[in-house]
Amino acid sequence: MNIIEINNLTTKFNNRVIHDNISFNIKKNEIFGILGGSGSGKTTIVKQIVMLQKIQEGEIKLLNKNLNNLTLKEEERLKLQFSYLFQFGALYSFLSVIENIEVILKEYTKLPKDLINKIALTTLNMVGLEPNTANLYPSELSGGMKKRVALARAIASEPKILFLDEPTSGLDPQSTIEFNKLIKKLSQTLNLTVIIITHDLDTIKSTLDRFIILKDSKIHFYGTINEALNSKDEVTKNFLTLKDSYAN
Ligand SMILES: Nc1ncnc2c1ncn2[C@@H]1O[C@H](COP(=O)(O)OP(=O)(O)OP(=O)(O)O)[C@@H](O)[C@H]1O
Repeated sequence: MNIIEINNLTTKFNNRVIHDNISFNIKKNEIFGILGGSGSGKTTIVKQIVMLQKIQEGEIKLLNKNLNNLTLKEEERLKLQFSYLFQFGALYSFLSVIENIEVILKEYTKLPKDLINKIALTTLNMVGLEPNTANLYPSELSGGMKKRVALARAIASEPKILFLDEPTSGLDPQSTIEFNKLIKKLSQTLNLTVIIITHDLDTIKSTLDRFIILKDSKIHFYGTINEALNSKDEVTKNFLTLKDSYAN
């Protein structure tokens, strides 16, 4: 079942074509990658799916709802179904770890305080952090721990879909591998559909079920890692080599 359908999407900024009539689908429960060189329009697509950026031409269906003609009520309801973690998605430096996770639940639910605290602690555990990290402040955390807290905050509200923009940027190779394993585990245990913008080779090879590569405003590749590995196309192959995963 498709959870997201992109049909004939065209996006232009100042007469520059960013997406030229592109179409692809994302299935329920898959981990789907959006790849492409810098400026190829990856973030713009995600912003259009999460309704932060207007769709100019074409259509996007999210959970079977056409985003072009939503009522306000439908839009509000849809927005509760997903979370996103944008690049450099910062934690509130003046809030502790647990308060950072609780903040969304306090804003969007009417749950009692102690239940919110319980959910936040459970989520902290799900992302592999010890209970004693709950009262630390972001400045006391490593880069990998900060990413885990941000992830905990994103999943605490039990979304159906999670969007991650370069989630492993800035992490060392070992932390990257661990973070990718965590995403895979969470997607399975929580029945999450995950959409990841990435250049990271470990993510591409070990985590994604399928991905697209955007190039020259079009979808240059659309498929699985095995299909990409067997491809004879140079651009696709370049994305899978260490030296040039940022290929344009
Ligand atoms: N609101 C906007 N107005 C004008 N131009 C924009 C706007 N948003 C994005 N762009 C331009 O569209 C192009 C695609 O941007 P986008 O952020 O989607 O690329 P990206 O593939 O995510 O790049 P990166 O990997 O560098 O983050 C860029 O040239 C950017 O400058």
